[in-house]
Amino acid sequence: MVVVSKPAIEQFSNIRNNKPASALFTQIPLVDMSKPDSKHQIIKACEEFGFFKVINHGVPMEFISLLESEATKFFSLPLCEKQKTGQPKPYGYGNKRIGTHGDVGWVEFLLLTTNQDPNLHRFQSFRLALGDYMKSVKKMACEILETMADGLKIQPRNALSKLLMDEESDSVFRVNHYPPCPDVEPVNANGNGNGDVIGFGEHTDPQIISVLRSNNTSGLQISLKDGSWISVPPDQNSFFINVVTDYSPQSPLHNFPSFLSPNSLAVMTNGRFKSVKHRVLSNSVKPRLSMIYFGGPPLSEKIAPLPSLMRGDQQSLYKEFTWFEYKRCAYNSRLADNRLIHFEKIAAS
Ligand SMILES: O=C(O)CCC(=O)C(=O)O
Ligand SMILES: [Fe+2]
Repeated sequence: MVVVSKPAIEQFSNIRNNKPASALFTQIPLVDMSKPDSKHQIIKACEEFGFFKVINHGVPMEFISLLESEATKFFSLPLCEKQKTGQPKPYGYGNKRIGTHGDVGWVEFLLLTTNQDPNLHRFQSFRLALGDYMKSVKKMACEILETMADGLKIQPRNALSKLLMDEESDSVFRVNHYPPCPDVEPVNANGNGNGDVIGFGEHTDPQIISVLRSNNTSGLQISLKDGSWISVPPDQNSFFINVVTDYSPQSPLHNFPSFLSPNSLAVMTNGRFKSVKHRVLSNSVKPRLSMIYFGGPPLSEKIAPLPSLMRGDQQSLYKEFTWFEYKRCAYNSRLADNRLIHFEKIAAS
């Protein structure tokens, strides 16, 4: 449980002035992995949002329910037990503080590497449930990346998924628990209410692909291109995928020989594509539990604009860097920071 006294709640950001949702918004794109045209559904979803919901995903419900119940059991333990998984530096148990640069949220979490994690040796049943779940979710993530490669005509079709399958893949798993937050009163039409409390502040995910599953409690929001925020209706039977946004039908991504993270994609397209900003608002009544697999490339993978995407005498906006260098920089920044700024040539000069 997140333990905070009533006055201390004031240290959490409250959101009062939400830009109203875009009038154009209808619903989160849906991809049915059992349909032959799923590749078109994925490409369309990427063109629109870089964020979509997946059904018929092939991950057994028993793996999902078991991991959810193990995670719930873990978070209901006394604080000192949870802290035995180690401090989040970056892997381990964290409470309210996200990162080391002042971000706080109404959340507690467990951050793990997807390789054997020594931190969980005291929690054997949790660890076993995690193993089954992760194997199945990774398989689905690879299938999505391969289907996406088909849709984008990327050859070979495992050009993206092989980065996740690599033994050195730097993939991460995160379980977030947002206890009900007392005193949340969203601002109503008369301007009353103290505003929503931030569970997890706005940010973009750095890895290649994020695969999120949550219980049936709302809270997740994504930012549209016009800067407005929309709420993602929860669905405990489906997965939500965050890949990359802003593909255009004539996008040079159709010629991508390889693929890196959403943020790195901004580099590879020389600033043309960005990843989806999202955040979580806390709920006053129900706890939210989310489990996210972040598929990442090996640490030594180089991230640089692709020569095939440079037009004429266009210069690269970025210096070349490795995934390791980017991650080091990400851990030294705040959630909402532009983590690429250190690699921009203009910022560096
Ligand atoms: O808890 C959620 O629903 C999303 C959390 C998130 O965006 C993250 O852990 O990167
Ligand atoms: Fe995220």
